Amino acid sequence: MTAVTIALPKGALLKETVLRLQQLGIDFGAFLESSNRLLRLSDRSGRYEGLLVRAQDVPVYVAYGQAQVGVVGFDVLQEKQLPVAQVADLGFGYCRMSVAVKGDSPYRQVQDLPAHCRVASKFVTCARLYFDELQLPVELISLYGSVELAPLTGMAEAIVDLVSSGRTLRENGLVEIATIYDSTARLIAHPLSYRLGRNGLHPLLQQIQSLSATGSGASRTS
Ligand SMILES: Nc1ncnc2c1ncn2[C@@H]1O[C@H](COP(=O)(O)OP(=O)(O)OP(=O)(O)O)[C@@H](O)[C@H]1O
Ligand SMILES: O=P(O)(O)OC[C@H]1O[C@H](OP(=O)(O)OP(=O)(O)O)[C@H](O)[C@@H]1O
Repeated sequence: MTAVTIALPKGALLKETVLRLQQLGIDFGAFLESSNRLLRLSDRSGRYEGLLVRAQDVPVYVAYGQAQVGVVGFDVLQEKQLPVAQVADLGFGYCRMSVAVKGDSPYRQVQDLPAHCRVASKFVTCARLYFDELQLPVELISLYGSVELAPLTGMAEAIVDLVSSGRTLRENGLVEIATIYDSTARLIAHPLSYRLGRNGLHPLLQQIQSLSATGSGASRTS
């Protein structure tokens, strides 16, 4: 039987993903160890292969069929807009995509933002869709991280970013003025592989889904 390849996201969702797969006897624990730099692993049974990829790249590997299964945040799926089958909400990794501004700014709702103001984000597609829907023209500035700095330095009036505990906003004097959507980790699959269900794919997906009801629901702590 050909191995089923699973794309695991580096970062905030990795630990919980590895722990859940371990409950099924699929052990990719080596991805959690700092003593190695392994990016590809076979589990002991040889029936599963794990790929360790950047969170943003999980739907890319799944869309191109290099992995039949992946775990990734809903936020990344919204941003990447790739053709993957969304199989289940795994219920962990809660965060929300929000619009935030400086606490001492005059803006208390999105409609207060001046037309053509600057908005910084790592999620420019999500931001574009949101402001287009509101018919509020803004200039988007694409950043790779520490997005909260943009209003503090005066580069942007607002940001669109993930909020989980709210601590990063709080400690940098920013406040949320709108929530665009809530996000949790999702189980995704390559559409054709999902339809064909070869190599025990459907039982595997069902088992991963059923863990979501009993899992620890861990998220990054503040
Ligand atoms: N503060 C957080 N608390 C809980 N989950 C989060 C938090 N931030 C992000 N997430 C979730 O975890 C996923 C991965 O986030 P993480 O910060 O590890 O990667 P990233 O910085 O977005 O990606 P990369 O490092 O590859 O650019 C996000 O897409 C989101 O679904
Ligand atoms: O509400 P909180 O629990 O404080 O979490 C929110 C922060 O976490 C994410 O950043 P990340 O740690 O991925 O760093 P980044 O700035 O490099 O994106 C996000 O972009 C926020 O900055």
